[in-house]
Amino acid sequence: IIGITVSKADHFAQWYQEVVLKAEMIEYYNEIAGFYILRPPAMYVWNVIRKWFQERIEHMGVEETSFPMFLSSKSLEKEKDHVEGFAPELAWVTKAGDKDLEIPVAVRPTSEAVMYPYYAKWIRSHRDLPFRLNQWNSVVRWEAKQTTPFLRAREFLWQEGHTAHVSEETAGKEVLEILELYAGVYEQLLAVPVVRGRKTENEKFAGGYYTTTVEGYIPTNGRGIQGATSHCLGQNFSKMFDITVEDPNQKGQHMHVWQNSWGLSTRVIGVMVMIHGDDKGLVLPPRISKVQAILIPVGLTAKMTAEEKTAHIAKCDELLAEIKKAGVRADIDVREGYTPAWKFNDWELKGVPLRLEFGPKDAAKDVISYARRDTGEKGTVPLAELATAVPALLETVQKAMYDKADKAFREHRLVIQDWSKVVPALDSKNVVLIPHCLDMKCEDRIKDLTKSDEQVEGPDGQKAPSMGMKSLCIPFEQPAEKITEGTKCLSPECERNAQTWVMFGRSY
Ligand SMILES: O=C1CCCN[C@@H]1CCCn1cnc2ccccc2c1=O
Repeated sequence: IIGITVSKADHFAQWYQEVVLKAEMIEYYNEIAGFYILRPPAMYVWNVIRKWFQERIEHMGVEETSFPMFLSSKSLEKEKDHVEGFAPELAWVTKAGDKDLEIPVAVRPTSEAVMYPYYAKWIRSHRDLPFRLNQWNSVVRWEAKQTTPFLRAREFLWQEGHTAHVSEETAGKEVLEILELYAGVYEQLLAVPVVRGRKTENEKFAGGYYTTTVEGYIPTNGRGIQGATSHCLGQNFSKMFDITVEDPNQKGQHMHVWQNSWGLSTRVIGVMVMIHGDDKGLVLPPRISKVQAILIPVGLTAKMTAEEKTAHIAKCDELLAEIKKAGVRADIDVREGYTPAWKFNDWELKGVPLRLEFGPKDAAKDVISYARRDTGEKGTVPLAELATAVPALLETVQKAMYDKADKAFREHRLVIQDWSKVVPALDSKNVVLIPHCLDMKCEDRIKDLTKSDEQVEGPDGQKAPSMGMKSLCIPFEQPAEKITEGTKCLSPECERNAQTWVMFGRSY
């Protein structure tokens, strides 16, 4: 069989690899570990996302730029304190041809150090603010951990926005505007619900002031996954790179600008595959699917004469044209030598949201038959209603996919006020909301206290003890149960008062 050979529930890691390969989204770059080729079905999704996001940040006044992909150790020096944690991931170029480079250069893992020396040069007056640039590029991080397509690669495509502002308030407003766009990419395009929140001190970008995030949930293993981050950098980088303007409130004084940086990567595609895929393969939300509806002529039996067949196919072409005219990205599969059943499997593997079948029986009743990829539900549409019914069906599929994922996330986001319930909740594929003191060491201990010897499959497909839970975010939308003066941090070893509800979970 050409299909997926393992079940999603039993062999999630292998299932995922088979799906992205057999749906022709990915090819492994066998020359070097950790690199992947993005094939047209994947690039189509990325380009829909890119158009949607680009149009909206342009509307906000963000301009596009393109900086060099290499950075010098000198400029890396400026942000050395927080880079040290990332240093092992830096890829270096040390030679050109057979000559050693005087000064090795690093491949950008992110572009703060590349861009900010020029921000210092270009930003002179508060009239230059807000200063906003975004670039679409790829970055390299030489991961030591197990890599996997889309979710953790040594090179990935993303966008990185870098902005400068006159105040904490205007910077903070933009951080949240961008975060809401990230949530929109997930919820409106990928049919994936996300929780919006702020990262704890442990999990935030160490070089920044605070990090906001959209967090996803993978029902198959109950893990949380970071979807995208929008950071306020405060004045940390403007002090490192000396980016100042004269202070509009204090003549003759200079002030360091307030900065943000925000990024969304092709990881979003992996999240979408993991949440929506099934044992037949990919299941694509219609809004990001290159082919939204595939028309397959059926019933072309040997009994039919050549003329009848030709006439039937011509009728199919007419129907296809009408569906396309209604704005649907539709195609027809008239490949010779393949049975309808074979074709059904092939398009299901590729995740096409809607299959349309048209045979002599349908023609006799002036209907077209359909099958939804998400639920398998079958039905018919009167030919007279084709132009309205097919687009409506696709919107129904998009909403149903979102609602199903949203229900799963809501049902597996448990508010817990009794520590003994935490590990059982994690072992039942939940993420948890617990009252927490926000102390960094307390958070570290919680990770140790929640490791369980329950053997589960890791990202590499091997069985491993369940990892402990990490904080995912401090949700902006807090549970109804109030944290009062007397509420203690839930950790059994902590005496502190709880500050807020924090979402914790085993995670990617
Ligand atoms: O997330 C984003 C969004 C886009 C712009 N950059 C920020 C922060 C990146 C944090 N980061 C992440 N990996 C790194 C790896 C090596 C060196 C430095 C870094 C590093 O600074």
